[in-house]
Amino acid sequence: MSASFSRRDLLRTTTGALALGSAAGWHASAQADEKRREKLVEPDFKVKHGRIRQSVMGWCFNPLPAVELAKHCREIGIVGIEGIGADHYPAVRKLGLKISLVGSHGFAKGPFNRDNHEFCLAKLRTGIDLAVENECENVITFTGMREQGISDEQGAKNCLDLWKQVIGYAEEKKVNLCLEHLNSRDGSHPMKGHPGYFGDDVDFCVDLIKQVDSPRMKLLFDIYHVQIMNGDVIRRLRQYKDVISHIHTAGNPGRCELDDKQEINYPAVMQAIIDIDFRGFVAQEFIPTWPDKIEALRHAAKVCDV
Ligand SMILES: O=C(O)C(=O)CO
Repeated sequence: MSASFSRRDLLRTTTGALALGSAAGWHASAQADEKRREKLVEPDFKVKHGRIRQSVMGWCFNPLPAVELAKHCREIGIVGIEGIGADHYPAVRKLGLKISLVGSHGFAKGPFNRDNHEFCLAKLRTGIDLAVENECENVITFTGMREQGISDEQGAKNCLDLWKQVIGYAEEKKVNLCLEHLNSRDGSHPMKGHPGYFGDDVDFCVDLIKQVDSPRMKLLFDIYHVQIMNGDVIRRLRQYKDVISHIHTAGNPGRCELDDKQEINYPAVMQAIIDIDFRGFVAQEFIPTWPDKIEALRHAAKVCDV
């Protein structure tokens, strides 16, 4: 047997063994994950306490049609839905769900740049009208991204100018504008984080909200984003209770299920939300990784039903 032949032979054998080994490793970890999930889920769970008014963010469950998602929500006891096309509002409302939040201009093209003001204003006004029509109290707004050539000071002023232009209309219609704080740290996935987002410090967002000086200018407290950027979630919930009008969830890291692989103690956070007498919606906004996305939603509903 030549030396080169035996080397090739050895290489083939080793590669084969490694491939087999890693396939076996993957299989073992998939099995372990399945066992973990089996322990976590309660297949027939339905919301019992309802002290947290739970909602769900539709985009996380794409491509599941909104009405299908709404039917699962109704069955689980989740009472609100958001992040779905407005054309689905009548059908999901007919199923008994509330629209918990109406969209507007999105996080990328925001008031940080004055060139976006006309666009944002139109989207916010349309959002407010849609909210009134659908008995929803909240319309989302964002700061938008930092941009070269616009200082933070100027960007903050631009945001305030835009919100001050529209807040009178929100007051008249009795709708809240909720500013969402987002994390700018996770750049691994377009929806796990938003590098470059201006409003990435929740304390600063609250400062902006206070400068608008209206009872209708509020904060969307996204527990996942706050955990990443500022932390100290329960203390901040208490500190900002008067300006919070909507809440989002997700496990960190990874914007995943609210399971035992992530770091936020959701039952304690939910208890804190009850303790501050928060009456709005807490929407599940995690990106499911479990094979059965509805099982993941049911599990999250259980974790939050304290
Ligand atoms: O990333 C989020 O939480 C958003 O809502 C962006 O739309």
